[in-house]
Amino acid sequence: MENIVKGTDMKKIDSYTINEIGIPSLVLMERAAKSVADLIDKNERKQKNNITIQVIAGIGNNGADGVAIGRMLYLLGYNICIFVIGDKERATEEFKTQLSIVEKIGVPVVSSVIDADVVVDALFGIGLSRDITGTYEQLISEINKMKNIIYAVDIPSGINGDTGEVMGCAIKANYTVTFGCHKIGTVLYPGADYCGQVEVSDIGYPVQSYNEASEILEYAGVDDLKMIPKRANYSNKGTFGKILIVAGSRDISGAAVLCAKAAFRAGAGLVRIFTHENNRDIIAKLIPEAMINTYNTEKFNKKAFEACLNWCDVVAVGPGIGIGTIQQMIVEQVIESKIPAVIDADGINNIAADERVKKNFHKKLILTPHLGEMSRLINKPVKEIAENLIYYAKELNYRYGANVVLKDARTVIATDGQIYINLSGNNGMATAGSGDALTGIISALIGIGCDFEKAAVMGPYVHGLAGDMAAHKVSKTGLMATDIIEEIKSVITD
Ligand SMILES: NC(=O)C1=CN([C@@H]2O[C@H](COP(=O)(O)OP(=O)(O)OC[C@H]3O[C@@H](n4cnc5c(N)ncnc54)[C@H](OP(=O)(O)O)[C@@H]3O)[C@@H](O)[C@H]2O)[C@@H](O)CC1
Ligand SMILES: Nc1ncnc2c1ncn2[C@@H]1O[C@H](COP(=O)(O)OP(=O)(O)O)[C@@H](O)[C@H]1O
Ligand SMILES: [K+]
Repeated sequence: MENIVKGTDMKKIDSYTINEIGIPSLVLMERAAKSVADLIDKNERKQKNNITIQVIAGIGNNGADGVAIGRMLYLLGYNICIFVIGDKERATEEFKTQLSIVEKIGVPVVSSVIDADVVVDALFGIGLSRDITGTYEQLISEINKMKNIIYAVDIPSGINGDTGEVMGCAIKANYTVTFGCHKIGTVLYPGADYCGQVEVSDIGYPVQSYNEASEILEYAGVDDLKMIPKRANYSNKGTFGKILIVAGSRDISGAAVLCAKAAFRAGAGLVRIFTHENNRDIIAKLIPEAMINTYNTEKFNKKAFEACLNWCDVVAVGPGIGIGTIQQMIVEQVIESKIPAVIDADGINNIAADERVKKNFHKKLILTPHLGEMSRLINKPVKEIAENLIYYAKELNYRYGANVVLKDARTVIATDGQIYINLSGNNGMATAGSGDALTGIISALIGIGCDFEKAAVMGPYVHGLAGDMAAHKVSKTGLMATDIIEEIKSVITD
């Protein structure tokens, strides 16, 4: 797992590294600048002699980075100039040092913005402290209108490093090189959208420095796929989990099929679908690998359902089950059984307003609400939740003890007080049935022996990677839940 911190916490990490550890500020800055200059050089080298580059520098240390990047590119032979905006008298010591160096070297420092082919955005970094107005706002609007390639230094100017919100206006970058680790502002929307492609550059912050952060969030990367257990040779289908999927309702069968298929593709050994009796034939046709048990809305056989619960290792309950007293009873029974469970969609809706049931939530539950379901669950408006994903995921996890996978364009996971943000996936995944696939994946991961809390983190990661692979093949626009499911096998390999 890799770190994500608030921009303001990164400033504390910076200052601890400089003042307590003793790595000089200019040393960190040199490494920071070098990583940006290296990326620009890698991308632009071929047209080196035909392009102009302008660094737009503020007078803080983000601007100081920019001036250093300008110097490095100048020394590499690029046609570059630096535009400084702000009162140089009020500049940081590092800025003054960097400016004096470029003046001695003879790097052009100009007094206006030019229509350069490449712009280095070093106006504001994590020191942005208020909304952008006046001449800065005009400058950003002017730069955004140009058809150039923009490289943002640390974070696009105007994005709040603590939240990802736009502080009045912001630079729309093509690339962002962020230092040390991701900031919340570079991963959450809308900030993430302003970053373009993000590269995290290790500029040498020692691990101790991260203790200065008020909170460290994490995200999964390719290396973390190792957390998914490999299949043992000495095994049988029971070894890889018995998954009970409670899904579908009268004549609604798709959700159950998608969820079950995703579970199989993610490695589940045995899948039993518990659904409405009308769905039996169609589900048997669409997924013959699954066992099927059915219920009848007129007289629900609680004992038969109990037998299914006794059979399984993991339950996934909710996709397409609809709303009703029987469904509510089912969800309650799952919760009371204390069997590890994933509760999704109508599984959540059926009990969302019932405090008595929610009090029974426990640590072996993973709730996977999208914003609408979360809104019903915690009785807050969707907009309020969308703007405070981390806060509400954490709050729900803290209040009831259940693990939370709060699904959105960036899914936020809260398990045992730790927050994770999923960075895989794409907008093509905003398509019917995509969430059903996720539920299947998470339950299969639990079934095959992945650590329970980690399944809540790795599920969305695997789902997103499969979605990315599928989008590569069929495009984001054309992506269907089935395409995501088909790619799970390329993510979880032997
Ligand atoms: N050694 C180091 O420390 C390292 C630091 N690093 C780099 O430093 C960056 C952080 O530098 P920083 O702390 O100096 O803050 P920065 O982002 O330049 O902004 C502060 C300036 O902006 C101004 N300002 C703020 N908001 C404003 C607004 N709305 N409208 C107008 N002005 C506004 C503010 O003015 P003031 O509030 O004082 O009036 C001040 O002048 C970080 O992102 C990374 O790039 C790396 O090189 C690694 C090593
Ligand atoms: N813009 C997006 N970028 C990345 N992932 C997305 C985006 N929109 C939706 N998703 C993902 O797709 C899934 C949609 O789930 P859900 O809303 O429950 O769909 P459904 O109910 O149709 O199955 C979630 O995992 C969500 O994180
Ligand atoms: K910047």
